Amino acid sequence: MVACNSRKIPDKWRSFMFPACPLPPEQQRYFHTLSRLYVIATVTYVLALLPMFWLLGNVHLLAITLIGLGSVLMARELHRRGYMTAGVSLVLAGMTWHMLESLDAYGAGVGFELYFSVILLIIYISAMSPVAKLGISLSILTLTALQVIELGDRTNDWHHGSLVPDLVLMANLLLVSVLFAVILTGLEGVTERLERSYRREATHDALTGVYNRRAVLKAAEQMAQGDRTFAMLMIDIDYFKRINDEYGHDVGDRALCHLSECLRLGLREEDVLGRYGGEEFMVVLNSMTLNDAVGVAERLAALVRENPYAAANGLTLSMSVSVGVAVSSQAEDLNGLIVLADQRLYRAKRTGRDRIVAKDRPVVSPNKEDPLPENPLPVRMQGVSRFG
Ligand SMILES: Nc1nc2c(ncn2[C@@H]2O[C@H](COP(=O)(O)OP(=O)(O)OP(=O)(O)O)[C@@H](O)[C@H]2O)c(=O)[nH]1
Repeated sequence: MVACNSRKIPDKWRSFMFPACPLPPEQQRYFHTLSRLYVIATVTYVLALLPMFWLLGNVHLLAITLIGLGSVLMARELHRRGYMTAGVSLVLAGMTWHMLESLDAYGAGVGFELYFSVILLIIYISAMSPVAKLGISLSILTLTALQVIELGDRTNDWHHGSLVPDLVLMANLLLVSVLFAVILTGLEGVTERLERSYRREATHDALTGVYNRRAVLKAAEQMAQGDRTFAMLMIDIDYFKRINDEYGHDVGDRALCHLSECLRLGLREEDVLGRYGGEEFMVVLNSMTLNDAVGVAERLAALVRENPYAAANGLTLSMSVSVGVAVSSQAEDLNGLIVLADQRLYRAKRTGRDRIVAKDRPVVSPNKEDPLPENPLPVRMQGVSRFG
């Protein structure tokens, strides 16, 4: 478990060390990028740096590289558990130390100073405050500059007349380029993924995955701009409250998902299905006559009826739907069409449920109360988009 509720650490340190859980989207971006970077850094250490320092015969640097590897692995673990700041601080400290020690051992000019650019990139994609980013970058820049200045002539002996420094320089250039490429492609991929998920969240219902009310209405509005007749189906589950009351909300939720899946299976690719309200769905069908729309409604109702929801522990829940059907030629505008389809749905409910209503006939309820009004066609309301 992520220890975001730890009580032993003072609040100001806790908020520094432990990010809120679960991770907010803006932190997920650098979490995903950095966690990929940790993997690449680990592979780099094992495949490139360890053999390089081994071959160059510096046991001290070999030890430092092993410690660097350990810090990357530990930082990754911290990061994975949600300790973002601690993870990134550890990896920055490890990389800086590694760079300074390598400079000390091999001098400037063989590429270890290039690690500074990777460190800088990590600092700037992290979720630290701008002031912290500036402060840490300036500190590491100062340390690097001091180290390079302090090296003086020591580097020259080692570099002189040997191919090895050139090889080390090339290896370092390669490593830094790979790390840069990984970070940048990672960032791009994450941004794209986040954008896709935000777009999906804005248009889809979180529970059932079908379009939400806004999106299905938008699709209907677009159809209303065209000159073809389109149909609207208002679908409502019968006696759904009983499922919730008898088996609980969770079972109700899963039954809703099952039902939306049945509806989806009965529709074509170009048909639009959305969750209009709690247990009410709207379907819009382009280029559709009333008769054909009734056929679709019958198919959907049969699919729901014939595919009961198989809940856990052998429980099977039969469901049925009532449907109101209307086509755009029967109303003056979109809101009128919605009202019409809704009134027909209401009529389907009042006349017994598990049925489809596509006509307007005065209906009297079984107890003779509340006769439904004759539909004044075409129906029109305020704030409407009129049919073309
Ligand atoms: N589990 C679950 N239930 C929901 C959700 N949205 C709405 N409901 C429930 O759907 C039920 C709708 O109840 P009613 O409006 O009385 O309709 P009904 O029981 O289906 O009866 P009729 O529509 O008249 O056949 C209520 O119990 C709501 O709590 C949801 O997202 N999940």
